[in-house]
Formats: sequence, C-alpha cells, structure tokens
Amino acid sequence: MTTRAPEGAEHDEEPVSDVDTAETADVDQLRDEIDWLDDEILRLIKRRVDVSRRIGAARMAAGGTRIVYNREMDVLTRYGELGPEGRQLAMALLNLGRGRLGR
Ligand SMILES: O=C(O)C(=O)C[C@]1(C(=O)O)C=C[C@@H](O)C=C1
Repeated sequence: MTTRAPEGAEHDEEPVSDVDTAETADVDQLRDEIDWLDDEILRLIKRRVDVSRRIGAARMAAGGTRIVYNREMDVLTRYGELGPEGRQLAMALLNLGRGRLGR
C-alpha cells in the first residue's frame, strides 16, 4: 500500500510511503553493519594495544627504548592515507599502546 506524506510533513517523521519504508529499512541495515564494524574495529584495536605493549615490554626488558620513532613514523604515514584525521587516529593508537608507560 502506498500512502502520501501529508503536505509539509518532515522527512524524519514516521515513514508514510513505500519509498520511506524502504529507505528506513536500508538505514536500519546499514546501521547494523556499522555496529558490526565498530565491534570489529574495537576488537582489533584491543588486539593492537596488547601486541604493542608486549613488544614494548620485551624491548624494555632487553634494555631497549620504550619508543621507536621510525616505527611510529611508519604508522603515522600509513594512517596518513586518511588525511589529518588518519594521523590523529594513528597517534591515538600509538598512545593506547604506550599505556601508563607513555604518560
Ligand atoms: O613496532 C614496535 O617496535 C612497537 O613497539 C610498536 C609500536 C606501535 O604501537 O606501533 C609502539 C611503540 C613504538 O614507539 C613503535 C611502534
């Protein structure tokens, strides 16, 4: 069944036509995908933090430095593909890996 939106109806109101219903279904599906992606991203970030901390602990136990600047530059360059926000993201990841040691 197709109904028409009343004159002056706002777009963010309840769906009133088949088209609106289809768009809402699309958005719901896309949001499900975003939720799934965010879960995966979080899982991978936690894994990265763990691996980064293990490398740092092993290096320091061997008398090495906590930070390796050329490796950090590689990470920053890689995420720089996403522009300035990518570099911010890389810095956040590096800081998470440093944990308390880096504060
Ligand atoms: O690659 C390393 O040697 C690491 O210690 C990992 C890592 C990282 O999180 O990417 C963490 C700290 C270093 O300063 C550089 C890179």
